[in-house]
Order: sequence, then C-alpha cells, then structure tokens
Amino acid sequence: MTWRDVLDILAVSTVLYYLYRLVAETRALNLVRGLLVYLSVWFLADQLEFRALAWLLGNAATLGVFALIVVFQPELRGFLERLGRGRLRENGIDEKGVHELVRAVERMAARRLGALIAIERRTPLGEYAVTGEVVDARVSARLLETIFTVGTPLHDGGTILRGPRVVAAGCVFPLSEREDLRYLGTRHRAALGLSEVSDAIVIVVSEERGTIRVAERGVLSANLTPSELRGRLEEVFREST
Ligand SMILES: Nc1ncnc2c1ncn2[C@@H]1O[C@H](COP(=O)(O)OP(=O)(O)OP(=O)(O)O)[C@@H](O)[C@H]1O
Repeated sequence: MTWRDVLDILAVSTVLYYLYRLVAETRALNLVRGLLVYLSVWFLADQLEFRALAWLLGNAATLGVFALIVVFQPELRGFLERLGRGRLRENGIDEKGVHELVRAVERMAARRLGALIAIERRTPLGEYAVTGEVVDARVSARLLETIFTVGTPLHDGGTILRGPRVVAAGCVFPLSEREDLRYLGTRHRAALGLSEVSDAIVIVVSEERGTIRVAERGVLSANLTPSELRGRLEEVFREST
C-alpha cells in the first residue's frame, strides 16, 4: 500500500461522505431507497434467468437515467453551483429569513411565549430533527409564532432551521451538563447543550422573563434586544454567502 493508495481511499471516502450528506438532505433519499429496490429486483431477475423481466428492467434503467436528470435538475444545478462556490452545503439563513425570524422573536418575547430555535450551520442537526415533527416550510414570523403558541402540540421543544426553511419542530435538544449553570431552566440548558455539541446558533426566548438570548459554541449571551439579535444573525448570513 503506497501513499497514493491512502490518498485515493481518502478522496473516495470524502466524495462518498458528501454524496451521502447531499442525498440525506434532499428528497433524493427516497429515490435512493427506490433505486436499491429496483437494482435488487434486477439482480434477482438476472440470477434467476427471468430473461424478459431482466430485459425490461435493463432497458428501463437506461431511460430512467435521463428521466432522473430531468426530475432532479434543480438539485443537480444547486449542487454544481455550490461546488463552484466551494461550499457543498447551504448553511446559514438568508436576508428575508433573518427578517422574519427576528420579527417572530420580538413578538414572542413581547407576548412572553417561550421559544427555542436552532439555526443549523455546518454541523448537521438531522439527529435532533428526527426527535420532532417534520415541518419543511419557508421560515415566516407567523409560522414560528404559531409553532410556539402555548397549548399547541408542537410548542414544546425546539425548532430547527436549515437555510431559509423550518425543517422540524417539537425537537428534543441535549441538555447542557454544566454544573455552574444548573440554576438555568431546561429551555436555556437545552439551547446551551445543543450549542456545545454543534456550531448551531440557538435562540431562546424566556417564557418567564420575555428575554432573548443566544447560545453559540457553548456560550450563552446576555439578554439581547431584537436589533442586537438581527446584527448577529446578519453576520451569520454574510458568512454563509
Ligand atoms: N431537552 C429539551 N429540548 C428542547 N426543549 C426543551 C428541552 N427541555 C425543555 N425544553 C423546553 O423548555 C420548556 C421548559 O422550560 P423551563 O421553564 O424549564 O426552562 P427555562 O429555561 O426556565 O425557560 P423559561 O425562561 O422560558 O421559563 C419545556 O416546556 C420545553 O418546551
């Protein structure tokens, strides 16, 4: 085994890893499952010498490749654009998203609605998203306020934003274990906990006090005004474009 082989293996692993992340984040995941079933049936038909079925599946596969390129044209285009910009993942949030998010947070703080909102950056938050309900909708102030309205099934737990979309709500985040912060309530410890295990920016609105704080890389900010929050989020937005 030479250094070339090691580099080759590393390169292939990197490509496979990014392909997996790309597939896991888009609607291509179901397609991959479908393709695996298709290939298994084709393989079986071939092994069992079901000539007609194998012929049909073989020819349909050629057509299918072109059909896939057409159907997944938006994803492929997005992927190639990001590859060109040197960023394989969309991270952060866009300008309109920041505007809607800050509006929602400001209103929720004024109304004393407790809220916990994580903005995914480079660390994938899929494992926490699956603990809640899939939302997959464009972020809007009205949507966020609706999610955190007391008495609704999804208001408990955290909401996850990926780019300009709300991906999931009612999610369970890991609680920070820090002894010196035991005095904090669980909503704030969950915000901090998630920021300790990821690079997410986690916004927390206190139901008790109506304050706005942000947890980032294991640090919980002091109370922020809505415009201070906007400033921080705009920095994140600039970093991601
Ligand atoms: N692990 C967790 N992941 C996500 N959300 C959580 C988690 N633990 C608690 N929460 C949320 O926090 C709420 C309880 O907040 P609690 O009052 O204990 O915390 P707090 O930090 O004092 O917040 P507040 O200032 O809003 O009262 C729960 O109803 C739930 O919505």
